Amino acid sequence: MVFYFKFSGENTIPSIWNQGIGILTSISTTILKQQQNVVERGGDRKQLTLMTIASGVLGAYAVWKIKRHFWGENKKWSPSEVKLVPGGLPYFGHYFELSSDPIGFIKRCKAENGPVFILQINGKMIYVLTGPLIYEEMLKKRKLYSFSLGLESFLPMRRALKISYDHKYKGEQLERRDKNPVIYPIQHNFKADQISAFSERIQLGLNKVLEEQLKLEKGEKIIMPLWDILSTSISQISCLAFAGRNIAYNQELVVEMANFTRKLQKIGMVLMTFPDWIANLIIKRYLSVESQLDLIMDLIVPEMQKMRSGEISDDSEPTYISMVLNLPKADGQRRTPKEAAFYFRYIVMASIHTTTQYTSFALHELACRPALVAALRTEIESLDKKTPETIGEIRLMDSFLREVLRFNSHILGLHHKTTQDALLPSTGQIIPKDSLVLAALLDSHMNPEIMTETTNLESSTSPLNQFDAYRYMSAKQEYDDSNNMRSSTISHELLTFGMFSHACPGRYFAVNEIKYILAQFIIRYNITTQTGKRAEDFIFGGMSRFPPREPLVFEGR
Ligand code: HEM
Repeated sequence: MVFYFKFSGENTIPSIWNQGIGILTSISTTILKQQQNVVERGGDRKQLTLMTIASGVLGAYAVWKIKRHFWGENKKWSPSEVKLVPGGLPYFGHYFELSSDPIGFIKRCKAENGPVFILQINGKMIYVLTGPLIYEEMLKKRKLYSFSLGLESFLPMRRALKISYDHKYKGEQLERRDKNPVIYPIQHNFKADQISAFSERIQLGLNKVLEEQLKLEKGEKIIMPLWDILSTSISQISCLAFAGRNIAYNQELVVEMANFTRKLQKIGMVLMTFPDWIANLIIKRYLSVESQLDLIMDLIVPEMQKMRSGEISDDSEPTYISMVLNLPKADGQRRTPKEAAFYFRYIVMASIHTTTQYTSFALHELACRPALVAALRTEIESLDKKTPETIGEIRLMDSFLREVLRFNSHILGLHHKTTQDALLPSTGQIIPKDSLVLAALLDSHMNPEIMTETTNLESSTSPLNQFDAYRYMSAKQEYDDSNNMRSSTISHELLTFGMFSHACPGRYFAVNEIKYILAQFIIRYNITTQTGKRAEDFIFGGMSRFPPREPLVFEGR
């Protein structure tokens, strides 16, 4: 038996690690075989003892070699550490540099520090991953990088809930083997070919809000911000699709659910800006979400009780609340209506704000492009029936929406937190446990070296740093073709919905809904900016990008 190993200075960490592990594995396998031999065939016990001792010595030597290589003489971690970008102000750190020129600043950081670096923003140390590290490490290795923990640091849902509601109800404690009551129902009931089940409710919800709140005569003009009307429309649609017609027309629910996520977002901003003790005081006093949660429970629990008792038939219409109520726990038990109803808050949070955000970006892109609006209008008006299904198939609409999702992505997004020390094999660096890790999304979406399939498209003629609604016109469109580039297709060339098994399961619903809303706005109104130019986005913390707050001009058609 010969153990051959060699440590060279050029070895990467994983290869050295793998060698080490390989040696230890061979040692233990050999000992086990010998032991089996002794037990089964009465082999030589002396030889086994000698071999165990020799192997122990060799094993210890291998471990010592590995340790020495990684930690060096001074017992310090010797693989290169991720660099903190130099400069920055006390406390604010790189906030101002990042906010004033996000694309240029990230490019400079990359050129000077490599594909991963640390930024300091408002007192937080943030590891920034760029290019392939985003999907090959962060999005693929979910055991090392937790989205829920990362998001909690920026949009502290759990903390906000705790402060607001723990004194009333804490919700169920999930077991490890439980199917996730937020993700599972969406993953299994909101697939591309299941979306038509919600089509009628998307139309009903939007048309109701626009008829009631934005009915304009031909030529009548009004100047107003987009957010409120959009978030109310999307909240109405979400309440219909997720909670069902019996309770979705409750106006208080629609308004409060539209506000719920906004409030949570404000809480996130307060927690990012102030020390914890001041933030806690502000949240408790001014931003508590207690009344919203009360409303959810007051309306949804009795509805679920009726479902459970059979008073409302299970198959009357598919809703998220019926799905979660019928999802058994790992031990086969059913959730109580109270336990199940409490999950509704998460679905509201996952769906309303994100969808409002991208619909708003899309309308701001349209408001300064009259020729594009005219082209889309011609397509929409030529349809016999204007439903989410038919509108969803307009190629220009899909190309436009994919471009909106690419071009308007966050500067730094997909907030994750490391659950243990995370090794980056390609750079030999390590990100320590409990670090905040963000993806340089916008940089990736504008990098020709990453966006090769996009730039190779015949229709992709403009540089990636320009908005081009026609960019994806020549892309394959079929749902069953994994190489397609539809607005709902996830890939490393469109990271807005994440990637791999944890990618957004609501994306088919979201793009269908957004396209239908855009089509209705295009048919009903002429929408322009007051200056004729694309209004400025609102950048928070130098990282998150929100649609412009500038009011738009709506003219009835
Ligand atoms: C334009 C709108 C939307 C955007 C940009 C968006 C984006 C995202 C992103 C980036 C993630 C995290 C992916 C990851 O962990 O890597 C996510 C997760 C999720 N989204 Fe969406 N989303 C949108 C709309 C929706 C809608 C409408 C629903 C519900 C129908 C939804 C339900 C969810 C759920 C349940 C998760 C958790 C998935 C998991 O952890 O496995 N989203 N979404």
